[in-house]
Amino acid sequence: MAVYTEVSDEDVRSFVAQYPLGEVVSCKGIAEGVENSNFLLVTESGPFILTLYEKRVDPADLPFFLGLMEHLAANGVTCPQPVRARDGEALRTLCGRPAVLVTFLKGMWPRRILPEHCAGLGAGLASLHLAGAGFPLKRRNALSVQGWRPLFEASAPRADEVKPGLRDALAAELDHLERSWPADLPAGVIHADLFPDNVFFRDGKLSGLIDFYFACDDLLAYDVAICLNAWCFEPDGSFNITKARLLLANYARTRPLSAAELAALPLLARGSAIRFLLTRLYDWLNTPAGAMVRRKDPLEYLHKLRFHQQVRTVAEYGLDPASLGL
Ligand SMILES: Nc1ncnc2c1ncn2[C@@H]1O[C@H](COP(=O)(O)OP(=O)(O)O)[C@@H](O)[C@H]1O
Ligand SMILES: N[C@@H](CCOP(=O)(O)O)C(=O)O
Repeated sequence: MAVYTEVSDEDVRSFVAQYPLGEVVSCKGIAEGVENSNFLLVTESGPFILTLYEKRVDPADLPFFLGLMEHLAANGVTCPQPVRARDGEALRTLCGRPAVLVTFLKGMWPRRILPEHCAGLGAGLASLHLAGAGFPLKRRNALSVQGWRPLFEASAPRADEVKPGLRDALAAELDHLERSWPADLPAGVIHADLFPDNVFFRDGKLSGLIDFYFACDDLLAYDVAICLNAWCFEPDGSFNITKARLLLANYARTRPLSAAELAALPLLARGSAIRFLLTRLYDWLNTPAGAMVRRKDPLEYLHKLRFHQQVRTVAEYGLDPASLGL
């Protein structure tokens, strides 16, 4: 359960009193997520999500995240909307943390990923990228290639406690990525954490996206690579080429991928693997003992990294560039 900050009933009541939402009916910590403290808050006006922003969220970035959710909704993406209190402000403080109420999105994230989820995801991701165009605020990706070495150095002395040899393997991969990371691919607003638990479906169709708290400006194809990693590997570690093909082909139908983006995908997938490996490794070694959170396995992403290190062309992701007219 991701609840780092405990909130008393009295704190919740006085927080909700700032909104025109009636009395609090219930408030429960949500047993999912790892980054922020989330509560399902029911008031006389209905259900909402109360989020208290924790360690990785810089309060200075909150106007970007909240503004982006409004911009995307205005451009056809179903996502939570910040709720404004009586003074017109959405961003507030609760128990010493920045806190926001957002609307509750109906739907369920897929516990077992089917090929049709990957098809819906591909189209949804491309629509998100198109809808992000024109958003006036900017946010650099603090967890892109320049951010990986400091993160590595923070865990390096203890990395081999998790797996012998991990420190050297990460150092070598970082050297490679820093030398080869592409700079001139199409860029725009990316979600940057579009894992299955952030994508809701109803009756098999994508119904909405949540958790925009890593969103930033970066290479659009990097977001595709993040999804390849998060959606197209089976629980036994094997890569599912059918899911990858559906993801890529349905993405490209809404936003065509250039030959340069396709050629860069194996490298971008390696970068995406090391990014999640490094944050998971840091959390593995540093999560406070009492925190109600289930840490995620860093080695899952070492396995994914090893897979992409062997990939030479996008054909190994199930896509024939000729099928896209390239
Ligand atoms: N707007 C929302 N509507 C419905 N459920 C939500 C909403 N926001 C979060 N949740 C629920 O809370 C869980 C954790 O939220 P998430 O934003 O992923 O947390 P974290 O910021 O810790 O990554 C989600 O998996 C989902 O079940
Ligand atoms: N998706 C990241 C961690 C953040 O996940 P969330 O569930 O809190 O959105 C990972 O898997 O490492």
